[in-house]
Amino acid sequence: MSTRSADPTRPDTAGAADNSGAPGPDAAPDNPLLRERAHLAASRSALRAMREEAESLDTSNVSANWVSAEALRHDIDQRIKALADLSGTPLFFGRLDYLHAPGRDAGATDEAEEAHRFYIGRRHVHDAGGDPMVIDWRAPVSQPFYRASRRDPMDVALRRRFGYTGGELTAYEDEHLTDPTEADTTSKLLQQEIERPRVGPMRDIVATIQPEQDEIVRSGLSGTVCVQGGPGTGKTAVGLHRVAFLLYAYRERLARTGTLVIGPNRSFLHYIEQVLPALGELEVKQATVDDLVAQVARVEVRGTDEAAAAVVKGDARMAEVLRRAVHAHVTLPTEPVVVVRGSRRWRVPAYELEEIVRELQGRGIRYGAAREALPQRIAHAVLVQMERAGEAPDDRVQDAVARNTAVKAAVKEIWPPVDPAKLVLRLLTDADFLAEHADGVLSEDEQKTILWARSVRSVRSAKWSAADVVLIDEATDLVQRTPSLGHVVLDEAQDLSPMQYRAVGRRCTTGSATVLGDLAQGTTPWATRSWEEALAHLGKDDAVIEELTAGFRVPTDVITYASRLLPHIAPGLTPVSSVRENPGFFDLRPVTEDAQVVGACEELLKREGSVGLIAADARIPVLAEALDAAGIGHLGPGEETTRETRLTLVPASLAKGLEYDYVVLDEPGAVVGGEPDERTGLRRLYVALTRAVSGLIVTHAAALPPQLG
Ligand SMILES: Nc1ncnc2c1ncn2[C@@H]1O[C@H](COP(=O)(O)OP(=O)(O)OP(=O)(O)O)[C@@H](O)[C@H]1O
Repeated sequence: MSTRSADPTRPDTAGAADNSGAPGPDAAPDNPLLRERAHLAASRSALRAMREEAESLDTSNVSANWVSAEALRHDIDQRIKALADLSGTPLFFGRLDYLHAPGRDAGATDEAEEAHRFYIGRRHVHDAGGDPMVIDWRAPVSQPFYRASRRDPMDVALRRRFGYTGGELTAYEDEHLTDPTEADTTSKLLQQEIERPRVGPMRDIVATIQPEQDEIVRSGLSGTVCVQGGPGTGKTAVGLHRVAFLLYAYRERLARTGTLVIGPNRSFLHYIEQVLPALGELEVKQATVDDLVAQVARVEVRGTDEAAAAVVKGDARMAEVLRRAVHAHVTLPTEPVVVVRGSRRWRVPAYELEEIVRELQGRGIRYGAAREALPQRIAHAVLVQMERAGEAPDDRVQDAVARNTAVKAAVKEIWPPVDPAKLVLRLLTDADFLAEHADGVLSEDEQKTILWARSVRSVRSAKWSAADVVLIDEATDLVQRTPSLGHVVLDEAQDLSPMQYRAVGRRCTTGSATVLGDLAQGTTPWATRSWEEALAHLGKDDAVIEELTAGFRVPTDVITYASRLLPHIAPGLTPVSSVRENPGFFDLRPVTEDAQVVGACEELLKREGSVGLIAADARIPVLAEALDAAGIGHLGPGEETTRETRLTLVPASLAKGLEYDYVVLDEPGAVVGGEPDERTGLRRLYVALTRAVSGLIVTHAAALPPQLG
């Protein structure tokens, strides 16, 4: 491999690595860097032309009606946005020169170099004649950029990576994959990209997706993939790029069915929200599980549960309790239904009604769907009698009978409407009602644990907890099917309860999912014990489970230190091995006062990049005060850093998924002690220890947890 950079006007610094490619009109023929810059400039103009064309589209005469004109306008607006030339985001980052022009017959003799050469970038750009200038990274032709190797060159003669400085193309690096004399080295540009300081929100990794990550990114829409990976192995990045890939490969289907990214909290969603737009995807919804279920239940979360209650409420057995409670509303008929029409009376006897009800129960359809079907079934029984009596009733008569007051009254009696929120309220407040449906499912103690201490008058005045709302969501789905999306990405999945997995699962029953998580980072009392179990709750038993172990975030010394906790928090998991060359730094620092913690932050703020001060939640107010006293501005997690304010004060409970260039971790013992049990505490500490990209200072006034050795 050879890297060329620096001054492109001096042919000796760039050029030797490249001997292919026709010179552009303005480029020196022997200077590859200039030629590549010329291609970049030409691609930019082509992109501008594409955008201008989209902007000039006149939709006024095209569409038949107002609604479709609006839809068309929206599509065009989105396209214009997607065609924006984002400053600071290079239009292409790589190039592939194939040995044979892809897509041609083996015997074809098209020797035009353009047919062999492809620039790989974030979006497709073509020239006025429709010929590609830049190929979308998701296109099949781009795949070897991520996967080709000397062992399997995938018909690629040259892979070139480009380096940029401040938006300028300043370097390139070549690999001649079929040249046996060329030594195999690691890419400097790749390494630089991985080591680049972090500022602002998460960014895409499209130029440097690794082969094992690419396999996950490009796996098809039909299957669910579950990724177990330690801190910083790129799970979130992979999940987001997978959505982008699926939207490219299955655009129409997913435009109809929709995609959704689920994250643990708002600050995390805020942190990742720029990635998909940067990849040209503007329409992906993002939410937390709490948001999703609250939308359906239409109640507000105003209460919290004791851990013990939340564990029982999140247990999958609650689904059975709810199923019983919903279906117990059906009462087998004991009275006939008598329909009077004109001078005649039609009588459907109780035993026949019972047959209808049992048949509907046996069909396994939703409670609400069966309820809607019942009047028509009763009407049908009446129609059969009419026909036997020599009448010739049609569909209109059947509809009229179904709407008859006697039929309606019978339906209300037999199959009454169920309000899911009211049902859950009753289960949580009426001990007898709960006992009736939880008998043999939950123990008496478990029932006591979830019953509310105080009686509540209405759904509105109830102080619903997050776990309660998931129960309402389950009950709602028993009554009426939840619409399914085409694909759901579920990040930080290890923290979900079985009932939450079910809630997510019903949002992708007819679609697929990407499940991302780390068993070692599970910090809820109901955290996932095994992915097989979680996938069963999700309804995706046939998912493929992949493991990522190469770490892109945390420097070696830090991850080695943090991994000391693994045997105590998730025995059997493979420790992450850092791919960062920059060793970073790691400092364990005994302190006696908070001012020294502030001092550590000040020290790190002298360096480039973001700084996070992570502390036990209970320590946040004191530390905020200490920072204020020292005149150091600070932000909350998820808030965007600026040049002036680069320090974020992070409660340990919100650190998951986030990263900072430098981290000061305050008082590990307090982080552990802030959790209800030791294992959860150590897991919280593991999360906090693994947020740093370039350096970590651990400050402690008290003894360090013995598990750290
Ligand atoms: N192939 C890659 N090239 C460059 N950077 C990468 C690559 N993969 C991941 N990264 C970077 O590594 C960091 C960690 O990635 P990410 O947050 O996706 O990891 P994670 O596995 O979700 O971590 P956690 O378990 O802590 O949430 C991010 O800054 C991401 O951009």
